[in-house]
Amino acid sequence: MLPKINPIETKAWQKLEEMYFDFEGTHMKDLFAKDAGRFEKYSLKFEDILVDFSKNILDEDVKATLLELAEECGLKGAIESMFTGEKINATEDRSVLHVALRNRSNTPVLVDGKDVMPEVNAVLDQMKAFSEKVISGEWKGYTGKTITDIVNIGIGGSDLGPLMVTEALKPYKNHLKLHFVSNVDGTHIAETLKAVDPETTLFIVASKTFTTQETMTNANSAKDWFLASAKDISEVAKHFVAVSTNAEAVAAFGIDTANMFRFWNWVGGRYSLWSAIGLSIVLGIGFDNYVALLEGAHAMDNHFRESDFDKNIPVILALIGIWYNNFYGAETEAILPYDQYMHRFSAYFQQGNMESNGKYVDRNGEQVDYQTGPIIWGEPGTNGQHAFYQLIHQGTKLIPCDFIASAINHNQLGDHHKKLLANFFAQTEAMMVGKTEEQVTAELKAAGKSDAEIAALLPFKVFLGNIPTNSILVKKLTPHVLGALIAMYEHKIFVQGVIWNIYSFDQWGVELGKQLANAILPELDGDGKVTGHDASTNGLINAWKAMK
Ligand SMILES: O=P(O)(O)OC[C@H]1O[C@@H](O)[C@@H](O)[C@@H](O)[C@@H]1O
Repeated sequence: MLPKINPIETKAWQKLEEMYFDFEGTHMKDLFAKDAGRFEKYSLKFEDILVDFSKNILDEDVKATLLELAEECGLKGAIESMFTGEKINATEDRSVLHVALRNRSNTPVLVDGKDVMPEVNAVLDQMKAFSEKVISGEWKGYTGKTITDIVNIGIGGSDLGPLMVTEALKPYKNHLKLHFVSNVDGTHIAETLKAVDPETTLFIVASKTFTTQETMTNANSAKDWFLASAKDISEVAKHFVAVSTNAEAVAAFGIDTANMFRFWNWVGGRYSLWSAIGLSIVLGIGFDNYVALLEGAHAMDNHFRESDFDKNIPVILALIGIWYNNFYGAETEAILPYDQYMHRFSAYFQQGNMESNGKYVDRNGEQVDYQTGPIIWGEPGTNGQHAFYQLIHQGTKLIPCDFIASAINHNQLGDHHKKLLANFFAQTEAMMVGKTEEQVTAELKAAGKSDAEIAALLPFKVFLGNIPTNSILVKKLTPHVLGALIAMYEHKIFVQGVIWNIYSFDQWGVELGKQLANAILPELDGDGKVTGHDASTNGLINAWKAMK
């Protein structure tokens, strides 16, 4: 079980608070000036991934105390609890075993005394066999044509992971066209259906619970659209498959359970791309590439489980995040991939991080009196530079940033990649060093400005710098590397949740809105006035009735 230690009562936390007051005015430029070995000291290499965390406002003492915090909060035992299948998702009484889904070493992983690996492998075999039939064209639609388009219908964890991964691994794509429908807004499915043909389209209804309003509504609309052409309900089996933990609901929908790909309640939705929820990935890039993704994640799992904390990439990244979140008062973290293929990566980890660690109740059921999960956001570089970097460089908020780039681009086009990387390197440098009054003055003088002009412009052109960044440089964005990167961030989230003494694997916070929407839905029928809510909600519903 996870320990229930209030982090602010640890010795390390108290030391860190004192350190912060001593450290607050420290500029990274001075830390670099003092220590020529800073890059070597504060960077870690794992396979083809280099993580440079030297551009952070920390020194050996801060790092050592953060590591003490991890020890005092029982992190070592917590990691073992997860990997050995203990029910660490206590509010749902479930194990947390996305690591078993990518356990390529096949060592037994027990849940309630039973090894889950045979079932995991059986579903992988099923995914392999099915995907090979569809990719090769052996699987035929109801008029005998081969499948050309795959539509994944799912939302949240049943959408964001496959969408992010298939975008990130586009260079590995085969001929099948992938579409993702998530929003209950009819526009999403309607626009998708305009682009596909019922004779050659395969729908994957992806839902852990198979009760999610958005997914079931979209799936039913897709089925109606399909039957308008196919006419015969028995043809549904050739065009609809399901990924779920809920066999009964799948059968009730009309999908042959032979075409159902199972997963288990010990797989959290936002950690499910490694399960059968990854079926659209397998269809899009082939089984071998999917296995390479799993292998990359497994390699990172081993690194996380086995490495000492001071050499452990997810642990170090998590502790750095805590340093800013809890001591510097940073509220957000930006994830900035300098890789167009990774354009959904930050969106993916918005769910991964914010649904996991957006909790104000600790593992004792008490309200916390410290900050927990940060707000995650970001866009690919260099687009972000021309949009929101102004606020990072000269705004009033401290925004720690992760920069991610590949050494080798999949598209060797002129000098694009050198330009992209020049920006990647320049931004973390600019954020760290800033620009002093002296530098600005010298520049303006050289440009022929008068003293009066210089005085007027000077304050606006100064950059304070000292903005912390991690630079994550990978050799090439392969399936293996992507798997490792995703697992790295997953484990970072886990470490932070352990230290913040919260439960990272439930998501009760999404339920209230669902409940109220279900209550409001029937009230939208008819013209009668709605009176049962607060004045604003009544007013809005009634205004809508008058408008529609
Ligand atoms: O996969 P299903 O069950 O449709 O859930 C889809 C999503 O629903 C939301 O409410 C959250 O609970 C997410 O964690 C989940 O990924």
